[in-house]
Amino acid sequence: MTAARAPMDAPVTDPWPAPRALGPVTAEVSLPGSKSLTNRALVLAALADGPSVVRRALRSRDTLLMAAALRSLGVQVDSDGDDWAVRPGPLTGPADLDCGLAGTVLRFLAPVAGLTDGSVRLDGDPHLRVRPIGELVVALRQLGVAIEGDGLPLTVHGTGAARGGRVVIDASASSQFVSGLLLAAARFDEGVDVRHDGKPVPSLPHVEMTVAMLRERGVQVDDTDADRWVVAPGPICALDCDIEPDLSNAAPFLALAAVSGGSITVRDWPERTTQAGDLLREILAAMGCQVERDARGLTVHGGGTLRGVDLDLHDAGELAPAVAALCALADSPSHLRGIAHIRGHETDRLSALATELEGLGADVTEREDGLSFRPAPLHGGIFRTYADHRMAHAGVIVGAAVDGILVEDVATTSKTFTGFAPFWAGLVEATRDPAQD
Ligand SMILES: O=C(O)C1=C[C@@H](OP(=O)(O)O)[C@@H](O)[C@H](O)C1
Ligand SMILES: C=C(OP(=O)(O)O)C(=O)O
Repeated sequence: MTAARAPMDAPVTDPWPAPRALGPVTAEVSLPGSKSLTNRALVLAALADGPSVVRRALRSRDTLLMAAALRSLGVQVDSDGDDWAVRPGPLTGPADLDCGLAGTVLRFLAPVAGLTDGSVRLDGDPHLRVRPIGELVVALRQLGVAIEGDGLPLTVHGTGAARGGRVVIDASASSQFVSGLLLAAARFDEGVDVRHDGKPVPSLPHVEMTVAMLRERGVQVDDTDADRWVVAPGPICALDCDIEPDLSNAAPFLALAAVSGGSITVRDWPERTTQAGDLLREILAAMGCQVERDARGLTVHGGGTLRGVDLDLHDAGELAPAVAALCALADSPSHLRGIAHIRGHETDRLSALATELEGLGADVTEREDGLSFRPAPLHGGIFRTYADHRMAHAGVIVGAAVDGILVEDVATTSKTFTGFAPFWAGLVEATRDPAQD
């Protein structure tokens, strides 16, 4: 894994003056669809027994890359507007797939590539090449898929079918290894019986999301035993579906209510969901916010001061950057633990968060599997983002509370949210008194 630390004098790309909230921000927002649900729905639609529509799909870099990759494999994806029509066809190679920096695109499509009739090359951004993939490659080989390379770029040599069967994998680096195997499993000749052996699988709600979406499409999945998932071979039924708003991307918006003492409502917050972002309700309540859900959605009222928290985020590591920003602003100590695996996310997030928050004055200690904070006054400065959308979210949260924060490359948020910066600025700047400008 490459270190996240950049030399302090390295040039900063496009520093963005993060808008400061000059009063309580009160707003109701509709957020784009979930990346995790959209990319699963697209893969399952591509492998299904007929055409289907993915409604309210997320249109952002990760999902556009998924759609483009599926098209390269012979699937028709018509992604005009929010409702994406998917018409499966025979999966064909050769193809060259750009996975960007998207874990879901790489780890969901490597197994799919094993079902094609040709050579499929997978590669992506420079940092994708250092994100974990080796265990999935070994597992796919055990399932009868021929793969050249142990890391990116990889070439999968498809023969039109894959055997499947039993496999043991260490999925402690990423739950996406399991999700990727399960999504394609029903189309393997023998299905797939996958057992995890290693430290606990992180982000388990995401595996539950995969299992739930497979069952909705008529696939038989047995997950009775811990760390084992058995998918029977058979068709994946085509299903039109609606994508929920992205609850992980709700984190910066709800955090804005917390840091400004305002009230933010995220519309259409689902009553029941497999999205890990739903944990934000508990986290923000523990930090002192008032949280309520009603017919409009989820509303967070900031209480003025923020309490520190002691949290195991193993199930929801993608929330760590936004939560870490709040911990840096809290008036008592915090410990975030159980998140060693986020060193393998878009960047080494533990190192990047420790470095960047410390650079703004935070009293933060980087631990092997987390971060600890003690209250300290923050000041303005540069917040580097390392091409990581959620680092940018952390930077703008601090920027809403502290004068003079410059967030590097805020455009990196387009991974999962197109137009994030103007949307954010519109909300935060609504608190400004124009007479004072
Ligand atoms: O399957 C998914 O959609 C995801 C699983 C998680 O990955 P890890 O298990 O690698 O943390 C999560 O962090 C990521 O944002 C999305
Ligand atoms: C870890 C994340 O992304 P990916 O799907 O690329 O793994 C994330 O969005 O926080």
